[in-house]
Amino acid sequence: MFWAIKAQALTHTMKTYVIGLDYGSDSVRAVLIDTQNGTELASEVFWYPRWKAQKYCRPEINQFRQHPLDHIEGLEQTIRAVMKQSGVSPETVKGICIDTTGSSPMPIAEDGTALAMVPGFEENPNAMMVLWKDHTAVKEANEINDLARTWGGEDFTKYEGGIYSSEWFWAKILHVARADKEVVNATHTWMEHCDYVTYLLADEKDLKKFKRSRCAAGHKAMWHESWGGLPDAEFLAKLDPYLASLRGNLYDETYTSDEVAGHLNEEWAGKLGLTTNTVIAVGTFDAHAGAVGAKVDHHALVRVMGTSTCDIMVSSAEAVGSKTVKGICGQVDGSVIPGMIGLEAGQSAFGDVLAWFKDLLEWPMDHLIMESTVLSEAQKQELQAEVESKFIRTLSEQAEGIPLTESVPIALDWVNGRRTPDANQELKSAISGISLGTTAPHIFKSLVNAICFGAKMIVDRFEEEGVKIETVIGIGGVARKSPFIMQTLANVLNMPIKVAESDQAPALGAAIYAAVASGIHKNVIEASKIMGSDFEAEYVPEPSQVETYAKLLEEYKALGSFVEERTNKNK
Ligand SMILES: Nc1ncnc2c1ncn2[C@@H]1O[C@H](COP(=O)(O)OP(=O)(O)O)[C@@H](O)[C@H]1O
Ligand SMILES: O=C(CO)[C@@H](O)[C@@H](O)COP(=O)(O)O
Repeated sequence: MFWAIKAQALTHTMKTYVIGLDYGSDSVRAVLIDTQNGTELASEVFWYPRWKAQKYCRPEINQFRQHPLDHIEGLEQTIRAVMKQSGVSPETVKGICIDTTGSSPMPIAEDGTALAMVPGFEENPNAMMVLWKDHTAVKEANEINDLARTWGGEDFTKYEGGIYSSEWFWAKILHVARADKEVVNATHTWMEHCDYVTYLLADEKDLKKFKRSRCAAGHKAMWHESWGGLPDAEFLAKLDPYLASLRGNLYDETYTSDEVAGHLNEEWAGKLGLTTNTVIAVGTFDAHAGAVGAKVDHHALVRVMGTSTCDIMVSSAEAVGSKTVKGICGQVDGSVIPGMIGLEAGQSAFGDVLAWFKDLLEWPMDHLIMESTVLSEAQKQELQAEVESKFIRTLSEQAEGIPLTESVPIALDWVNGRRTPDANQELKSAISGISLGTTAPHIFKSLVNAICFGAKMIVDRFEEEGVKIETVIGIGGVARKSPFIMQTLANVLNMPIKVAESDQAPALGAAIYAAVASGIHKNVIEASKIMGSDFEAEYVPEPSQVETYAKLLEEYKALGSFVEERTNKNK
């Protein structure tokens, strides 16, 4: 009796942990979090080796594919590492939740194996995960849009901002289906990346019963309760009979990430050194998990600022009502917080705009200096490391020093098309106002202005559509690394911006979902208050700059209209 009571008391005080796994564009990170206060005990990052070598990618045609082996190796290495670093015992790890980029769908064989792991398909890019930023399906997205508006039935794009994007599920599948019959013949179903990794870990192996992500389905696959789930087979058949037949092998129901997808299966429990009692939560997208990690609340816009941006808001179902917000990436019941509508917008390139410019400027380094015979290999490596470490920092410092009164070119942020407002992935960037006096820091400043103006267009669209924004929260690499960009953004938006302290807000958000799915916290809002990230900085608008930026914004809009008109004319 005494022992029983003691054991019960011990379980009550026993510390419990959860793991959040965040699959970004280039790497995956795991965090191991204390469920009682959100403290991060350990974290580990794994860079995808095949992706780093750009295998299976063809940037010249916007083809970006990832091999699932990159993800599988990362899964094992990061989780094993956080277990080792933290030293916690396996039975105290109560839950795991996976977030990934999206829409990043991949073909799956009948036995649940990713097709790229099936003999004969290991080197075929069409059998791999089609990364969110792959824009090979522009033509197919246009077809979907045309059909949705003209077929006489429901407009299935209506909860996805009214425009279907080439970054999304059906357009990508349609593209691959037309490009590679061998792949579709060997494919049983398609899964979003967040569902695939969850499926890999969970003990539910029946593909039909497996719980798919509401977030992925609602934002990218036109799933909506009002029309009974995925778009009608009749609609899909008009695009391609393959899509209509595939529909039967996809899913009817979808689930929010506070729900249990299963328990950790024996195979992966063995690989990770965990027990089969660990709960696996339903998967989700990185940005939505990031919003939870940053304590998203009513009227707060959480901007995940990295390679691209995702702009996330939540609103009560009553406030949104039957209204559909035009030109965004969707409004989905429960995509962020169960029971509330999650709204998503974003820019297809944010940090990537600056990364493009950096790559451009590095051409002489890569092709002349690195191939020169004057320097030794060791000197070249040293030089390259020094340049790399100073590059963006020095450009930022010099660009920041250029007064706004000095003529700075006007640029567009559309190097990877425009995600929102009003998706158009065919748009390209342009820079105007270049003179002999224009230096690299001038162009860098114009690009920073451009990414901030792109953000302003999104904020304005939300407000025009009646979605009130009271606070802006920044998370992600750029938010934490670039005070210059954050100050420019505060000036352009004319709004204060808080930056979340956590380096890993999406992974932390995933851990929060895991804590709810495993029954440790009652709901996501409560868990987010207890475990979510605090803020480390706040940028406030500088009144002396706000008006000048407002004038420059008009020039950005004029250049944008000109480029868009020409793009549409040349279609
Ligand atoms: N100091 C910096 N200033 C501006 N941009 C930066 C800086 N450091 C990194 N970046 C940009 O941040 C992006 C990576 O963001 P990050 O959040 O780390 O990754 P991901 O988007 O893959 O999750 C890259 O596009 C890179 O160009
Ligand atoms: O579009 C979404 C989610 O809907 C993101 O996964 C996508 O922008 C990729 O995000 P990152 O730029 O890699 O942080």
